[in-house]
Amino acid sequence: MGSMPFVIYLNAIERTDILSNRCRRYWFSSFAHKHPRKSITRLTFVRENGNVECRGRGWRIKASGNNISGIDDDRDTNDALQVTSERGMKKFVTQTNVKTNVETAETFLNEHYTPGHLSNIPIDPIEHELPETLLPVVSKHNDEDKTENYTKSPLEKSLNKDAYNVTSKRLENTNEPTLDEEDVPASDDVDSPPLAGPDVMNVILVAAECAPWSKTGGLGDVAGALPKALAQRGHRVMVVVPLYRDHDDLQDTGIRRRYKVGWEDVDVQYLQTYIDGVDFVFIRCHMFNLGTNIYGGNREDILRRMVLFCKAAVEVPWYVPCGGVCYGDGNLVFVANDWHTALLPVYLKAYYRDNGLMRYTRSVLVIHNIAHQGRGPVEDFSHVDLPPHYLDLFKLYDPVGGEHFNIFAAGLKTADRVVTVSHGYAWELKTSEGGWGLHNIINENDWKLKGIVNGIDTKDWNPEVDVHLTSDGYTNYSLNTLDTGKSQCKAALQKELGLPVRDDVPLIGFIGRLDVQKGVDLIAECVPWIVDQDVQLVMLGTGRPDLEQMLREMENRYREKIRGWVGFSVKMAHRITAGVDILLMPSRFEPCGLNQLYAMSYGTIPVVHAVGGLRDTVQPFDPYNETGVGWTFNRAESGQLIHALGNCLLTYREYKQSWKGIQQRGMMRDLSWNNAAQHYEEVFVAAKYQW
Ligand SMILES: Nc1ncnc2c1ncn2[C@@H]1O[C@H](COP(=O)(O)OP(=O)(O)O[C@H]2O[C@H](CO)[C@@H](O)[C@H](O)[C@H]2O)[C@@H](O)[C@H]1O
Repeated sequence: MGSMPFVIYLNAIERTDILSNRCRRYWFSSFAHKHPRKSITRLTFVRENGNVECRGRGWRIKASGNNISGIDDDRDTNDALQVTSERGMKKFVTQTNVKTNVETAETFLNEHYTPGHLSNIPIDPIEHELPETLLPVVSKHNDEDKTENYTKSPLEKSLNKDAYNVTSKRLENTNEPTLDEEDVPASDDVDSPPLAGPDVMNVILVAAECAPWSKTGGLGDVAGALPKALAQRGHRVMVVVPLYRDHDDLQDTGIRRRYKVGWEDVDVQYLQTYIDGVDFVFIRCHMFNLGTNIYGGNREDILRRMVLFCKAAVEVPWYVPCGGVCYGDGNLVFVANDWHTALLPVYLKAYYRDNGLMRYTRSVLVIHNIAHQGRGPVEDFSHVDLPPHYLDLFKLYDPVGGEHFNIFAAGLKTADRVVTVSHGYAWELKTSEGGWGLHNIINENDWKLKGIVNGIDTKDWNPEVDVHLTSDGYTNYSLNTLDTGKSQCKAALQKELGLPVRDDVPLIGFIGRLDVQKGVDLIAECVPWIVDQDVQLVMLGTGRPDLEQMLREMENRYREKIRGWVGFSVKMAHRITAGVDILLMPSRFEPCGLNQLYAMSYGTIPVVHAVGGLRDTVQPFDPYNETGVGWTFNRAESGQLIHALGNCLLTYREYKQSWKGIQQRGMMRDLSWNNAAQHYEEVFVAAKYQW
C-alpha cells in the first residue's frame, strides 16, 4: 500500500466575507476518503477564522485572519503533509510522510478529522515556526519579462526550470481576531455536511456569456444559475467569462497575464466578484470590447477571441486568487460550454496533461446547441496554436462542409465527459438529422455522454419576487394569488403594448432568437388562422433580419391583435411570461429550452413541438385523467401547430377548471437547478476517477 500512488488534495477556504452559510456552519471540517483503485485521498479544509497553515514538500498554504496564500502541491508521491491550525489558544500539529506511512496518515485523518467534530481535534503546542526555506519563491517579476505581474504558467515553468514565480500575494499575519470558544457553532449546525458530502470538488465553469452581465440566450442563463446550485451543494465554484463592457460591481484582482494569439501578444486582466457562493471571474482585454454584440466580427475574429479566452481560462486556477486563494489544479473540474469553449479541453490536454501537468484536472464539455460548431477551412488550425499532430482532432469531413476544421469535434473527442441539456437531445444528437455532422463522433463517445435537463433560476424567474413585475401596473403573484395576480399582469401587458385590455381574450406569446431553430416562420404561417380567432399575439425576438422584418410587418398588418417587438429586453421577456396565457415554442429542434420552464412556473401554458428538451419537460394535457402541463405536436408543421393551439384555446374557453389544473401543476413542479446540479456532480465524480 505504501508504494502505491498517493495524492493529497488540499482545498483551503478562508474568507469570512464569502463563505456560504453552509460553509460557515461547517467551519472546520475535513474529509479523507480513498478511492479503492487509485488510492486518492482528499483532504478538504474549510475554516472560518483564525490561522491555518498547511504544507508539504513543494507546497504550502498559509492563512491568517481573512487572508490566505497558497501554492499547489507538486504531486510528488513523497510529499509530507503538515497541517497546523490554531483556534484561540489551541493549536495542533501533525506531520507524516504519506509515501512511507500511508496508513498512519489515513488513520490520523480518520481519527482526528471527523467531519464537523471540532472537539476531536487534538490540542498540541506548535513547536516552532516553519522555516522560510520551505516557502516557494514568490516574486512579482520574472527577469526575462519586465511586464508587471506577468507570470509564467506551469507549462512554461516545466519547459524552463527557472524560479517558480507566482503572483499570489504573500500574506502576512494580520491582527484579525482569532476564534473564541464562544464562536464555536452549535453542534446541530456543525453536524450539517455539504450536500455533496465527500464528492466536494472545485468546479470552474467557462462560458462565452453569463447572465446578468452578458446574455444572448439560454447559455447565459445556465452559466449564471447552475454554478449557484453547485455551490449550494458545497462545491467551490467559479465562473470564468469574458468581460464585454465594464460593470461597477467588479473588482480588479490586479493580476495581469499575456497570451499569444497568432502573432499578437495580448494582455489580459482579471476582475472578479462573489455572489451567492460563486466566484465570478471576468477576463478583460481589448478583443472583448464588444458591448452587447458579443458574437460580433467575422469568423476569424471570433476564433481568435475564443483561442485567447480558452488559453486564459485554463490558467485561472493557477493565477487568480479568489477570496485570497487560488483554486489550484487538484480535485478540479472545468465545465466548458458549446463550441466557443470547446478548445479548453484540448488546451488542457495539449499544454498540460501531455506534459505531465494538471493530471488530476478533468474537463466536461456541455452541448447546448450542436448547430454551431466553430467550423472553418482546415487552415484555421494555424490560429489555435497547437502541435501539428493535433490537427487530426479538428479535421472532419461531411457532405455539407467537405473536409473542414471543426472545433466542437476536437472538444468532444478530448473532454473527459460530455453533457447535453436534456435526455431527448442526447438521443437526437446520435442521429444524422440531430447531430449536424457530429453524430458519428458522438456515437463513438456515447460512453461519456449524459443528458441532464436544465433547471431555472428560481430567484430570477419567480412570479412571487420577479423585480420586473413591481411597476407599471404589474404585480407579483403566487399559486395562491394566481387568478388575480396573473389577470393584473395580463392587463398591464395589454396596456403596455397598446392592445385592447380584455381579460376574456386569450393572450398568446413567443419569446426567442429569430432563427430557423425556433420555428418562428411556422407561427407566421399560422397568422391567417390566428387572426381569425378572438385572440391576441405578442412576439419578442431578435435575430435574422428577414424574420425581424416579418415581425414588424405582422404588427403593421394586424395592429388590433398582434405585436411584434424586435429587440432584446429582459424586462419584456419577464413581463410577457407573466402576462400571456399561452406560450408558443414550435422549435424545429430544442436542446432543452428554458422559456417553457419559465412559462410553467408563471402559470402560463406551453404549446410546443415535441422535440429535444421540450418533449422531456412538457407532458401533454390528458383531459381524461386531468394530467399534463401543456400541449405538444409531433411534426414542425403549421397545421400541427394550429391543431394543438386550437385544442388549447378550446380548453381555455370551455374548461376553466381543467385550465386551472394545468396551470397549477406547472407552477407546482420543482424546476429548480437542485436536481440537475446533483446529476452534474455525478458526472464530475465519474470524470475524476476516470483514468
Ligand atoms: N429578444 C429577447 N429578449 C429577452 N430575452 C430573450 C430574447 N430572446 C431570447 N431571450 C431569452 O433567452 C433565453 C433563451 O433560452 P432558450 O433556452 O430558450 O434558448 P437558446 O436557444 O438561446 O439556448 C440554447 O441553450 C439553452 C441552454 O442550455 C437550451 O435550453 C436551448 O435549448 C438551446 O437552444 C431565455 O431566457 C429567453 O427569455
